[in-house]
Amino acid sequence: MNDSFGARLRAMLDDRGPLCVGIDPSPALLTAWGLDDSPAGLERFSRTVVENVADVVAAVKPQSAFFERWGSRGIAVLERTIADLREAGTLVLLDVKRGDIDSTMAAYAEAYLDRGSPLAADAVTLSPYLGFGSLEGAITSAVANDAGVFVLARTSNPEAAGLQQLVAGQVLAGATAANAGHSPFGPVGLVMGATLPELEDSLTDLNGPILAPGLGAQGATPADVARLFGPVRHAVLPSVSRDVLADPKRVRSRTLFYRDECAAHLSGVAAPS
Ligand SMILES: O=c1ccn([C@@H]2O[C@H](COP(=O)(O)O)[C@@H](O)[C@H]2O)c(=O)[nH]1
Repeated sequence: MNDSFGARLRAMLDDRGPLCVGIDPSPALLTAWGLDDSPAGLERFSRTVVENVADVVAAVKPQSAFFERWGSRGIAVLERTIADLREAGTLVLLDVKRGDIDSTMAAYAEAYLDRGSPLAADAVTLSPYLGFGSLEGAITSAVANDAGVFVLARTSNPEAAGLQQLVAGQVLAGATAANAGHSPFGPVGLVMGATLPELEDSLTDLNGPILAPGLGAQGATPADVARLFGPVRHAVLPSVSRDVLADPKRVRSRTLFYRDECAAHLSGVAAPS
C-alpha cells in the first residue's frame, strides 16, 4: 500500500522544512529572464526552477493559468514539468482552483488526481463556490489515488475578504469532517493566505495541512506566517512565487533563504519580529 498524501507531506515537511515554491511563468518573469514569451520560454523557465528547487523544498506549485495561456502547447509543457518534478522527488501541488457540479468535478478529478493522467499531481487546489458537497467526489478520488486537495478558504488577496468571510466557516467544517480519523493529516487541506491580518476561526481541529500563499511579493514574511497560524504552525506550508523567481541566478539562494526563515519561525527558534 502507498503512503497517503498526508503522510508524504508530513515526511517532506519534517525532512526538508516548510516551503512550497511556485512555478509562475508570467510574461513579466519570462521577459526578466531574457526568455521568449512562448512555449519554449515556458519550458526553459520551468526546467530552471525544477533544477534549482526540486531537491530542497517540500513541494512545488505550478500555476496552471500561465501554462494554459499557450493552449495545448502550454499544457504539454505543464505535463513535462509535472513529470520532471515527480522524477526529482518533490511533491507537486497543481494550482488550478477548479470547482463545479459533481459530474463535472468527476472529470476534473480524472484529469488532475487519477494516477494514470499525464496531469496527475500530488494535490490540487479546488474552489468551494458550488458548495463544499460538490467537492465530495474529488475528495474520494484523492483518497483513492493517495492524493490530496487544498480547498480555498481565505485567500491571500484583500478583495476576497467580504465574500469569503461569509462561507469560510462552512469550508472549515467540511474539511474537518472529511479529515476525521486520518493520520498524520487528512486529504483535505485549506488555502489560507499568509497575508491575512488574523484568523477568524480556530484551525486546531482541522487535522489537515494549510497552504499559505502570499510570502514576498504580496507582502507576508515568515514571521507573519508564524504569528498568524500560532497553534497550527506545524501544519502550515507557506508558498512563494515571484520573490524567488525574480532572477534566474538567485532562484536557489532565495528558496533556501525562505525555507530556512520559515523553518526557524515556524519552529519557534527565530525571534519574532
Ligand atoms: O490565496 C491564494 C491562492 C493562490 N495564490 C497563487 O499563489 C501564487 C502567489 O504568487 P506570488 O508571486 O508569491 O504572489 C500565484 O500563483 C497565485 O495565483 C495566491 O496568491 N493566493
